[in-house]
Amino acid sequence: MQKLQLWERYKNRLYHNAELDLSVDTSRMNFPDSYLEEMEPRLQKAFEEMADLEAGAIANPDEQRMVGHYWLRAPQLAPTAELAEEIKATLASVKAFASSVHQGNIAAPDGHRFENLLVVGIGGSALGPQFIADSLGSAQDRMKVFFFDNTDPDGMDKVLAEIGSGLKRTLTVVISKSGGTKETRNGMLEARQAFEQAGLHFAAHAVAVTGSDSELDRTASQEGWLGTLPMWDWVGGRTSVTSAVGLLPAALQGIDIDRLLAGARICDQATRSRSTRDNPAALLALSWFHATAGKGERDMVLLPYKDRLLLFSRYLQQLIMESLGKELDRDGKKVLQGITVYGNKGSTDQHAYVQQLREGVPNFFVTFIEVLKDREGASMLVEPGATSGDYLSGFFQGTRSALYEKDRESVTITIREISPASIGALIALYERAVGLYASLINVNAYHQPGVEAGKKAAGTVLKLQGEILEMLRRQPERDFTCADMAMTLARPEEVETVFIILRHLAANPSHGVSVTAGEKVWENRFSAGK
Ligand SMILES: O=P(O)(O)OC[C@H]1O[C@](O)(CO)[C@@H](O)[C@@H]1O
Repeated sequence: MQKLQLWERYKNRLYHNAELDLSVDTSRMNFPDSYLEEMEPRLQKAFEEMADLEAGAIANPDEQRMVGHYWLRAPQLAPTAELAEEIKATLASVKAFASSVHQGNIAAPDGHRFENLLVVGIGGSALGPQFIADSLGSAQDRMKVFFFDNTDPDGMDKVLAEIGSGLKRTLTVVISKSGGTKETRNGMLEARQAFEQAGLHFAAHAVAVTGSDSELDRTASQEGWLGTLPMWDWVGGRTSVTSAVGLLPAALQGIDIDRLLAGARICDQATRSRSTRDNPAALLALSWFHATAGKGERDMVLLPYKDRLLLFSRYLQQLIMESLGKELDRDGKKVLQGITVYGNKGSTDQHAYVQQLREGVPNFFVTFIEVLKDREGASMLVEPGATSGDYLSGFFQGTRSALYEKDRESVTITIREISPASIGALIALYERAVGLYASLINVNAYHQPGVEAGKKAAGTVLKLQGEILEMLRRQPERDFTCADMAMTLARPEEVETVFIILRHLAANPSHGVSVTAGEKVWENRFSAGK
């Protein structure tokens, strides 16, 4: 298509929301103009389902749950007055807690204000808080934020080393909706040990965000932590960023959570429109459907031209892939659905994988995110008539057209600036797009049956490890190959798992397992004797 024709298509298709200062450009998606009309009946059904969901229908039938993340920024829409009150009360508690911490009314045991924040969580209980902390953080933050988002001991050591002696002025927020996630439990235990080793009483530094009567909830109340904020079963982990999960760390960091919620709320209003062309989430969902043939046939590459949006693709990976990546549709038919999401940031990626995007396998579509405001204040000229920010804009435009020339499609989202309101709006935009798209492809976006299998298998591995250690300790004079061990435990079929466990045990001093090299690595001999 010629440039002037594209310009006409741009004007014809551009969605712009003046209140949010947000645009969605689908002109570089090559669907015909008739496409929107063709999809209209399906989309109207998706709007209908979304309205039912917002009214409190059991939108997650497998878990018999309502799906209420939209109420978090508009409590008056919650289906009962009690829920509305709980949402408002929790928001008030978040603000009161953060303000007491900032004012020093809730202080470190040495009487000094808390200066650092250690957030312990994983998945939806970390990705949202991390995205907000990174996109909106600044040198003026009220607290410096750190994360334990894994059960990697070295990762935790690295964070603790950064905190250093600041641990005595560190507040720990442990976040887990279920309250039983092992990675988070381990992070909490490791944090507690670090505090104890520094002569500090963990409970005086800890607050929880979790479901009522969960394991974490009980621990927090038995040990007398500083407080607990609720998580509800009608908020999914990956859509929990506007609950206490995201709001408490953000408020503690000093981010204006009212503006974050307002941005999300205004975007929610816009994405409730049943006029497809006026609904930016519907336009995104339709673009995804077109690009992937409604079957995930192409990957979504997210290219924000802004360092502060670096973690957005990581956040969206969970939101989109955990929501849409489903084996069965809502009728129980095998569909193997999903959309693969990856990305980083422009123009950095220009010097990494954009080569393949332009010339290699055409199995993707791009979502560009353009941010108009370069920085606070004026910029120096890096050459006559151009700033660094002008270059960033130039590279965005250059990549968009270079890809389009080669029939690589893209959507562009433009926001004026990075602010709590625009981050709230982006989050709400994608939450709604995922919900609408899930309706279009008939999958339940709000459950995640697939993650249970890996968790169960990990439990089995840890149980087998226990048996191996017991056997090694019972016969300290003996050394075992993995085959010996599997036979001795009467689990010959588990020999590979036994080998992997033994190799890992011997690589670490905690369990006192040593190794003697065999001819082949799988013939190594392991022993608990010295
Ligand atoms: O908040 P929780 O219950 O610790 O769960 C963390 C994450 O684990 C998952 O259940 C996946 O295992 C995510 O959906 C969730 O965000």
